[in-house]
Amino acid sequence: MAISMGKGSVGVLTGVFIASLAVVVAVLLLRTYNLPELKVAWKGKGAPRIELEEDEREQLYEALKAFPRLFNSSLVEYELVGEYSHLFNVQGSDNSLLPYMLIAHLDVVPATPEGWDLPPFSGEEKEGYIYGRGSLDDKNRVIGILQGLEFLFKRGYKPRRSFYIGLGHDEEIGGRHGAKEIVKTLETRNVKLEFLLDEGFEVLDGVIYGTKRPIALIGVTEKGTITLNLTVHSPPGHSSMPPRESRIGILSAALSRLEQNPMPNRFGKGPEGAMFEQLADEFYFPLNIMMANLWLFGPLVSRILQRTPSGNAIVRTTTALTIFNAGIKSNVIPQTARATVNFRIHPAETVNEVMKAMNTTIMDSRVIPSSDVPAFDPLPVSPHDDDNLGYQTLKRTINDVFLVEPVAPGVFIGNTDSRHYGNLTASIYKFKPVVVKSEDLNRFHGINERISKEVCYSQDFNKHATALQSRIFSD
Ligand SMILES: CCCCCCCC/C=C\CCCCCCCC(=O)N[C@@H](CCCCN)C(=O)O
Ligand SMILES: [Zn+2]
Ligand SMILES: [Zn+2]
Repeated sequence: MAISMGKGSVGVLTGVFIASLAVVVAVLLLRTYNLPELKVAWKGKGAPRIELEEDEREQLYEALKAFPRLFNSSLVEYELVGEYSHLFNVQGSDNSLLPYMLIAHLDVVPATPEGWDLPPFSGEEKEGYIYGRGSLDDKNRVIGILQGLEFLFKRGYKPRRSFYIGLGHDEEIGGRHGAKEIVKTLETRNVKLEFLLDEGFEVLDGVIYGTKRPIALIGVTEKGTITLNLTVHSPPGHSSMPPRESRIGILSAALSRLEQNPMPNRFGKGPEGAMFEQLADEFYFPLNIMMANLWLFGPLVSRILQRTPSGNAIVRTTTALTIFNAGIKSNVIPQTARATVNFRIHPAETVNEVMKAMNTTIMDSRVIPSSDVPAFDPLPVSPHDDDNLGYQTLKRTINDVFLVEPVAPGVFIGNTDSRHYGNLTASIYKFKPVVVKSEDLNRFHGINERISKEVCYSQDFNKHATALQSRIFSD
């Protein structure tokens, strides 16, 4: 394989993965932030470049103190971007190599305590799991990257290839002030990247129906998205004299048509077909035969996949009705009914095609579509051939750290900050270093989001990880 990455790239990814799984450390760090400690005089090279309020400065210094070697290293340049996002440049010894970049996000979606076994912002532990909003999405990766580097610097790490780290603060609302500003900053410096690593798929243990053992997927593209508001207006009135069709009725009928007429199953028209073919041997009989012969069994496989929400997300553009509002009083006919529909676009379709199909399905001029967030097409597919540096580095690191052999390229079903980085690199890879089981899928943005403290699913992992650390970090 014609890959020359030096020990550095594998080393830092491995460090990041191992540290990402070291949740105990994460919790200790979180607790450290909360201590009402004295202000420290920051003398590091990476002192923030923007003016901060006194309390913000103190909070930042607390965080910086948790990673003293990282922030004091002469190899690291650190700056705040877009007020709350963080950009690091770690200088390598060989300037002829294009830098790569690791990104993650600090923000989380909201959570109220109802239904949680432990409060969502407590970081408390139960039966070997740390509970908390962000523990899977995406604070594990933030802490993993920072702690991984701290760990490497402690061992005198000097990378050959330079790299950047970008920690955004508003990914969950589109990344306009975080990732986008980081990209602008890098563009003004004419930075181009060898590859980018962002959140994405995980090691999937029993998640894909019919598989014999855990499988890791690396996202090599990401579905597109449209978020539409659908509104029906007309003058309000007394409920004793209702119109033949109410705004609620009209809108509900339109929404029901959307739900009853999903976008077509496009299985095999995007990179997902190749993913299943590549994984064919990982399935039990007779699925293995079917996956290896999608030219014949493709239609049947696609029907099996669409039975589960996650499989359905792989085979088509999905239609999710997410918000519905109408009415203020039981005897007032409402003036407005309004709903929000979120489409996630399959790689074989575009924003325009989905909009056209949506209008045809609704077919009612009283339902007015509008949008207040930008729509975007699916991301281009990143190269993932045998001699691609980014993909193969990541694949080998997953093999080594998770002891998971099957690693395949996939279409990531969520949206992320990755989409802002398209001008810096064509090689965008999406992987989150955790193991998830089927029952964990609802924890993303759901209740009882948690991460395993054990960090492994076999005893051998610890031995292997320890051996790997001493091999990689001692030289
Ligand atoms: C046979 C198929 C197997 C598929 C297995 C799927 C496993 C996927 C595991 C987890 C996916 C959860 C989705 C996580 C998305 C994370 C990123 C995220 O939350 N992004 C937001 C961004 C919102 C931006 C503002 N509009 C999102 O996508 O909503
Ligand atoms: Zn996320
Ligand atoms: Zn998220």
